[in-house]
Amino acid sequence: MKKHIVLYKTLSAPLMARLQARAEVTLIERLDAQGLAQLRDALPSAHGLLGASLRLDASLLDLAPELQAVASVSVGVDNYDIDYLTERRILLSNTPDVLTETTADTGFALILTTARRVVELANMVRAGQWQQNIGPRHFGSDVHGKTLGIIGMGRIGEALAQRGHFGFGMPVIYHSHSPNPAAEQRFGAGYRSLEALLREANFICLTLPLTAETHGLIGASAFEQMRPESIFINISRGKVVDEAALIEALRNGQIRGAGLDVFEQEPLSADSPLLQLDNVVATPHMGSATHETREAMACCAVENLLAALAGEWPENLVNPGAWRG
Ligand SMILES: NC(=O)C1=CN([C@@H]2O[C@H](COP(=O)(O)OP(=O)(O)OC[C@H]3O[C@@H](n4cnc5c(N)ncnc54)[C@H](OP(=O)(O)O)[C@@H]3O)[C@@H](O)[C@H]2O)C=CC1
Ligand SMILES: O=CC(=O)O
Repeated sequence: MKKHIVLYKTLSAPLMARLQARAEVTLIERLDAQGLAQLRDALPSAHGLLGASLRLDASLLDLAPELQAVASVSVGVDNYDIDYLTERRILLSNTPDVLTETTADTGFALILTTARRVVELANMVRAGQWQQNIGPRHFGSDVHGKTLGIIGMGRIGEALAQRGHFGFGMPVIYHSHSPNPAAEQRFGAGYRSLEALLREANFICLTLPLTAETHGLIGASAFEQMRPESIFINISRGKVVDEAALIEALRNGQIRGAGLDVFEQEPLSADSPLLQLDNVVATPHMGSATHETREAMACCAVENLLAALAGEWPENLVNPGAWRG
């Protein structure tokens, strides 16, 4: 009997065909109220799930007694109750590596855009307010040669360090769970305590996962330690930061600006105070959002899911404790 896969993400035709050759597939196109109701209806017979941006906790998982595998189309797995999945022996997989370079590109785009005030000045031109040569009031800050501080020296952190070191001649400092000798050798990166990094870096970039340990890691006391000319970049998860403290730090000049791809609540509300601030560049959680990378992520997730449902160890297994082998 064919397995039943429930998708809550639309796939390209070739990937859809690959799944349909192996399984019965239910597609839920949108996770609106109607889509969630369809999902609830489909879960009782689901063996596999594939998608992203849905909080999958016990309340939904309990509707799926046959579930064997969940393939997330993301590297971050903060949306999943991993302990419960493991207890139920449901294999969770993710999509690391294929999105690393693109996400680092987004991080660097935010560094450049925020430091050089690109959005603010482009909006000024568009509004017909460029009537004479700009002066110091509109100047930004240099990026090249400034100190790049990376919090979370994993895959994306390293790709950001590569851009800063080789492309922009930036001294790189980092904080992570433990020193990363490869990054130290390749980029001359220097390990720092979190506090030392906050005090020293010109650009402070978050590239760590959201976990119980990192939830609210960057709050009022962290912003107090940053230099007034520093620029804060978040491409990890919004909840790693106390957003109210960030807004306060931006308003009172404790830091110069922020480039943010992720927020406490997503989508970001149009009336967020962040959007009132000229020194904020806000993007819609687009770190990995290119045609090529999103297709590579979907392909990776499909292969993970098919392997798991075939009783094989998926390449990107997140919870090895769930393996029955
Ligand atoms: N904006 C976007 O669209 C995207 C956002 N992301 C986010 O980026 C995150 C990182 O991805 P990726 O680089 O692939 O992940 P990695 O696991 O390769 O890197 C994360 C790094 O952070 C370190 N780390 C974790 N917790 C702490 C902590 N409490 N203190 C210090 N260091 C810590 C890890 O150390 P150790 O391994 O020792 O635990 C690791 O070196 C994802 O989890 C996701 O949330 C990813 C892709 C796109
Ligand atoms: O935020 C995106 C991810 O892949 O994680």
